[in-house]
Amino acid sequence: MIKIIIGDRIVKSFGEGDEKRNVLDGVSVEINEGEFVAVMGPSGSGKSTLMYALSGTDNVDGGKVVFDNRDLSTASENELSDIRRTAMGFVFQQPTMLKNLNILDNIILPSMRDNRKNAAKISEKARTIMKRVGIAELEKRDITQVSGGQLQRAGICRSLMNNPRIIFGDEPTGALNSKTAEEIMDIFSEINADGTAVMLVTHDAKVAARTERIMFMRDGSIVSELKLPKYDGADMDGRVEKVAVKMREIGI
Ligand SMILES: Nc1ncnc2c1ncn2[C@@H]1O[C@H](COP(=O)(O)OP(=O)(O)OP(=O)(O)O)[C@@H](O)[C@H]1O
Repeated sequence: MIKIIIGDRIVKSFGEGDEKRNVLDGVSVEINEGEFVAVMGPSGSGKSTLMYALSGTDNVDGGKVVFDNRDLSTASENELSDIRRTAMGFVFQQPTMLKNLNILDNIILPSMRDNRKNAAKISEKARTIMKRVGIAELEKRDITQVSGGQLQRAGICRSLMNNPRIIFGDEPTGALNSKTAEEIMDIFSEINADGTAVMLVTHDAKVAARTERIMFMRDGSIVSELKLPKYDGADMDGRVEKVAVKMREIGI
């Protein structure tokens, strides 16, 4: 199995002097190409910090992160931003979009920064992705004229523009009702089925139960892991129950 990310004894601390605290306390984690994983844990356990360390968004204070055979711990700021732009996609709880641009323009904006000459091609690609994600008809809408779920779909479209090897989602369904969250998870499942690795940070057992490996964090360490078969639409209740049992076991 090809490992797309290797995090080796990652240490990340915040604070100074007596206040200094390891938020990641020597975390080792590997993510395989095309894998679908989730990170769960109590609030403040270090889930988002781990995601930002693994994606090279934040530097680490100890250990190292290797992405696609490149040691991110020794990469320059420019190299890191190149890697994030070309090989990674990011989806957040609330997509950050510009109010003065319509949905299509928001989706293509990051790609246009690199490649203004290919505007027509980029728009065409965005339209194909929007169709796939179910928001083809919304391209001219203002970002205030769409629902939360539609806006999140647009955020996912934006994250797919550069054919990323992995998508990182930090509570991507956290602001959505359960039906819309399910629809968004359908989209992540489809993206993953096409071969893109997906790593989600979530508090929601139903979201985690869609993935094939769940890492449970506590106090800056991964304390447990649950493996599930790839989701094929069957036995969602059984999967959620397995996640819930683990959550109770570690006291989330
Ligand atoms: N930039 C920062 N400066 C200082 N402390 C920070 C910073 N970022 C995170 N922390 C602290 O690190 C700890 C872990 O934060 P992190 O956001 O990774 O937790 P989390 O598990 O994702 O929590 P939540 O589920 O609430 O989002 C928290 O105690 C947080 O206050």
